Order: sequence, then C-alpha cells, then structure tokens
Amino acid sequence: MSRGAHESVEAHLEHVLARIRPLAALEVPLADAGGLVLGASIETRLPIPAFDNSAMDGYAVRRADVADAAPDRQVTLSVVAEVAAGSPLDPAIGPGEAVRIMTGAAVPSDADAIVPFEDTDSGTRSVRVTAAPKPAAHIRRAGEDVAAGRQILEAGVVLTAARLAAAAAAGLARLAVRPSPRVAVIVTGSELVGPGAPLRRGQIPESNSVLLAGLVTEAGGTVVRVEHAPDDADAFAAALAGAAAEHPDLVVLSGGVSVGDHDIVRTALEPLGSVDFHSVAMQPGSPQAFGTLPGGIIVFGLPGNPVAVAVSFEAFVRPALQLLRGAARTQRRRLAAVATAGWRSPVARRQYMPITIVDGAHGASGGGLRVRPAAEGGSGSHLVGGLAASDGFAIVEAGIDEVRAGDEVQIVLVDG
Ligand SMILES: Nc1nc2c(c(=O)[nH]1)N[C@H]1C(S)=C(S)[C@@H](COP(=O)(O)OP(=O)(O)OC[C@H]3O[C@@H](n4cnc5c(N)ncnc54)[C@H](O)[C@@H]3O)O[C@H]1N2
Ligand code: MOO
Repeated sequence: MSRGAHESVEAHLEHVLARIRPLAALEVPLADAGGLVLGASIETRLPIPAFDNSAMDGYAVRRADVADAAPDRQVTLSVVAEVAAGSPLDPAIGPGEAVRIMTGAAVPSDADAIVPFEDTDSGTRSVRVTAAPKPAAHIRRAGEDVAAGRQILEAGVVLTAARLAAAAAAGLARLAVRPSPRVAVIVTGSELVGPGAPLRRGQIPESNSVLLAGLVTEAGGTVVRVEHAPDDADAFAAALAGAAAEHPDLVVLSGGVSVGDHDIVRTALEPLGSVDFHSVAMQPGSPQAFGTLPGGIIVFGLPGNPVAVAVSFEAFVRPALQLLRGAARTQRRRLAAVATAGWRSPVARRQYMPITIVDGAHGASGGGLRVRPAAEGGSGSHLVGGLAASDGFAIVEAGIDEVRAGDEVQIVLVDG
C-alpha cells in the first residue's frame, strides 16, 4: 500500500514516530548506565561538595590570627594536627594555632580560612604565614555546586561520562534507564560481496551493513543480528526469520524497495499488510518502506543506494531509535553555516547534501562554520566514496533550487 506520492519528510517522520513507544525503564548500577537514556529525573542525595573542604594544600587557620600577616610582618602559628583527604578528624584550633591540611580534607570546624603552602614556610611543628587570607579563602563550601535535594539530571538525557560523574558525586548508586534498542540489519542484493573479496563483473563490495551497524551503534542502539540476503524470496524470508529470532525492537533493511524486477523486499513485505511503501519528497532517499512485522517488530525498508541509506537513517531511523530509547531530543541540533561553493538542489524536494567542514569558529576566518559538498558529484545517492569526507549534511528545503557560494545553509553534524 502506498500513502500518496511525495509526502514531506516531516509528515513521514510524524507517521513513523506515532508508531513508536519508549522501551520500559529499568534500574541499573551506575557503572552499567553509560550511553543509555535516563528514564526518570533524579535529585541529589548529597550536596556537592558533600562537606566544607580545602581547595589547597596548606594550613587551616583562624583568620583573625593572621589578618595582618605580610612578607615583612610574618605571623608564626603552632601546628597542632594534620588532616589529609579522607580523614574523619575535626581537630580543635585555638588562638595562635593552625592545622596542616591537604586538598579535599574536611575543614576543621574552628577554621575560617586556608593559607596555601605558597604563603608560608611550609613548617611542620610551627608555620610562618607571610600573607593574610581573604575570608573563607580556599574553602569549598558544602552544596555550593548543587544543594541536596535539587534536580541534577532530567529524564530523557543521554548518560554521558560527565553526567554519570555528577550522579555519582550526588550520592546515587543506581539509575532508572531505558535499555538500548535491539536492532537487526538485513541488506539485500545479489550483486553484493563481502568487503575485500574479489569482484566479478557486476558485483560490488557490500557497504550498507557496515554503515547501518555503525549508525545504529552511534545512535545508541545495539546490533543483534546482521543478515545478507541475495535478491531471492526464500533467502529473504530466511534472513527475516533469522532477524526475528533475535527478538529485535527494530529491523532495518536496505535495498529492494524500488520497482525493479528483483526488488524482493517490496514483494515480500507488501503482502504482510502492515508495511507501507512511501515516496518521500527528499533527495536522496525518496523510496521508503515502514511498518510492522508480525509480532509488532518495527521495520524500516531503506533504499539501497548507500548515501540514501545514510540520509534515510538520519531522517527517520535515528529519530525512531531516540524515541525508543527514551531520549528527549529525537533530532540533532541544526546549525547555521556558510557554503563556500554552490550546488543545485531539486526544487520539489528537501535535499540532504553530505558536507565537509572547511573551517569553523576557530578557523582562520574567525567566522562561523563554513562548509562545502563532501563529494565532487554532490548529493548523488551512489556517491559512497564521498561519505569518507562527510562531517554531516546540509539540509536544503524544498522550494530552493540552488545554493550559491556565500549562502547561509542549515546543517546537522553527524561527527563530533
Ligand atoms: N524505475 C525506477 N527506478 C528507480 C527508482 C524509481 O523511482 N523508478 N528509484 C531510484 C532510487 S531514487 C533509488 S534510491 C533506488 C532504490 O532502489 P532499491 O531500494 O530497490 O535498491 P537496490 O536497487 O537494491 O540498490 C540500489 C543501488 O544501491 C546499491 N546497493 C544496494 N545495497 C547495497 C549494499 N548493501 N552495499 C552497497 N551498495 C548497495 C545497489 O548495488 C544499487 O546500485 O532505485 C532507483 N531506481
Ligand atoms: O532517492 Mo534515491 O535514494 O536518491 O537515489
């Protein structure tokens, strides 16, 4: 079944996302949460810092004792104790006394400033102070970063190393996360042989499974199966059964969705009744199949041309994966860039042009990002070699037939 010729990218994406629900959240230890999406917002159990502590190696003092200290008015204090990081001690400090203290150690309750070694003679029994500390100098206050009970991470964020570190510092040991979506990849085509294998006339190296498996992983999914099927109905049925046996959340197919004599994906999936074939107003990547397989497994049938695969993944599969894994942000941020070379764009469709960053904010120009097409031939869907130079895509909306050198374009970066 086909839902109308040339629906917009937004309409197709809406159709796709309407069929997808986030996977159920589960609790895991912090160490297993990296790269997953947080399922429920969390508050700090501990303030950060957890207690008043020293920012410097030096001496905890009563500030009044050293308020007039200067190189020519040195003040001598007697050192009554030492506290290292981790020490549970809270030594009393009387007038004229100091405690030797290391960075991260709890500040004794009697101290109201830290004098770093650099402003002393570093003495161990007594110490000569050569500069007056400011009030509360070098004391990191409990909760000055984040107070206890404050929300520190919002549901839907990807748990990067930095966010996990913040959660650990806030006293959390386990987090509610959504699992990584399980994805099976099936590539079809009788012309395909493994990378590096000798080619006879008509054969090409198979690259879409490498592309798709990598894109799935980069998008936070887990590849549970990769199948290669020649353009043969039985082989395709076997590949589909193999994929389904892994109980994937999603199956991504490449090739065979067009109208060719051997486009078996279409012939095999159409009778299932719940896979639709669409023509989307985009270039490349216009033929798209989407639906569910028996058992409710979501299936994408992407056109076989490699750049069309990369673009279709970016436009539809990646947002679907983000929704499945519970990410609040399903689409990448669009950035503005300036084109350093012009190109043509099909006026009736949105174009995704693979681009290379020429230079950026830190580049010689000192301006914003500047980009040019990654491949000499532009956005041709077979130009897989151009993907080697691609940092992302320029998105040129329908209605525009040409981008000129110097024009501002919208881009998404897929790398870095
Ligand atoms: N008469 C028409 N022909 C075509 C149309 C059309 O509307 N009418 N659309 C064209 C467009 S646009 C695309 S895109 C392709 C989509 O075709 P399929 O999805 O059926 O893909 P295939 O024919 O199987 O392959 C297309 C192309 O990509 C190469 N390929 C396929 N799989 C891989 C792989 N795993 N690794 C590397 N390269 C792969 C394949 O060899 C073909 O060159 O249809 C157009 N035709
Ligand atoms: O729409 Mo096909 O994906 O360009 O070449």
